Amino acid sequence: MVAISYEDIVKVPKALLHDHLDGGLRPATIVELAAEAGHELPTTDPEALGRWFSEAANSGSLERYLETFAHTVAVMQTAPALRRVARECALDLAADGVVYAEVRFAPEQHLEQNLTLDEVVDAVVTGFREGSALAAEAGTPIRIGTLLTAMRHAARSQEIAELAVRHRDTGVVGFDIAGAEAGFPPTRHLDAFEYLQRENFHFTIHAGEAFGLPSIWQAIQWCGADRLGHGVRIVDDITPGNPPVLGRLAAYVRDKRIPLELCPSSNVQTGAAASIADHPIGLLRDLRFRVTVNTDNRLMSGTSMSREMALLVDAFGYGWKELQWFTINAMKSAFIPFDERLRIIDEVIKPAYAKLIG
Ligand SMILES: O=c1[nH]cnc2c1ncn2[C@@H]1O[C@H](CO)[C@@H](O)[C@H]1O
Ligand SMILES: [Zn+2]
Repeated sequence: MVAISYEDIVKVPKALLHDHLDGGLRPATIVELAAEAGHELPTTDPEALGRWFSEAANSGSLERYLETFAHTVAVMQTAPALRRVARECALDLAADGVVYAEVRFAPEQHLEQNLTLDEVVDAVVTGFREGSALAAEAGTPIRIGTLLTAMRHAARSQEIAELAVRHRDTGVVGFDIAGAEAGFPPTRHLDAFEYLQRENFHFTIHAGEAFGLPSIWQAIQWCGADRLGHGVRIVDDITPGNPPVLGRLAAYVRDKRIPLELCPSSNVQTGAAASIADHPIGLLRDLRFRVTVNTDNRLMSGTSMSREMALLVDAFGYGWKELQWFTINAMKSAFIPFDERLRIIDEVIKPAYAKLIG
């Protein structure tokens, strides 16, 4: 079998469900926006700044990893800055061969210069629209859906859930909670999740990253999450062996085909996995959980969708078949309407991989 190269992976269509807008800025853009905003950075050399982010985020702790976001959030406080960051995000993902992406961010973190929550969302959605139009002109079409995140340590989830529903017909396709996991269980935000269910809206929950099974159990059985952000700690409910034995929660997650938004490099940086080769994605794929591959924060991990896939190819020997499986899993789990998901699978993803798989 011919080895799959990174350049080949860039060319195939990919789908991305878990990517943070404030975790994916271009270092050069941060430098420019920080100069305008009067925000002090660790360094103003873009290359050194990129290195600073990945080194600072490489801490083995989610809490310390999250501290690095102070520098990205600080430069995303005006409508033009938000719009630019979103536009560049769309272009960068499209250039990497991503044909469908759900990108998330927390509107409540972008109010320091007196924007309203609705203005923040409008600016980001406009940026995605502009970036997608430019990408289509460049011959790399991409569809982007926005997810609105509420910060789990804060108390604005109901407000953010209502904001998401208000913008559901203009680009927002779902809701999420993020931030430090330990000490902030998803049930703190139960009102928001129950509201979203009554609105027939979609949501994912960061769970099972820095904290284990109780967080996953609450996210699914109390809050009704459609998907799990990370969810990697579901392996704690699987007893190794031949065959491995699934506990009741792991069995439920697999039986119900609950999508796992796995983020290999991010997990290595926050200490959720020892290395890519040791990442539970290998086991979870073998057991045929609904596994998807994601970037989480491209800046903090110095990564891209193609790079995450290339790392998995190296560590687990995956071929085009597996990469297509991850991609279709993601597309099946997307928050856009069923007929639109199907169209991307049938007209974009399958024909491209068919040429490679034969
Ligand atoms: O992997 C993660 N786990 C938990 N929270 C995260 C992760 N990545 C980013 N954020 C948090 O989500 C906010 C909105 O995008 C970011 O500002 C960061 O605080
Ligand atoms: Zn995340």
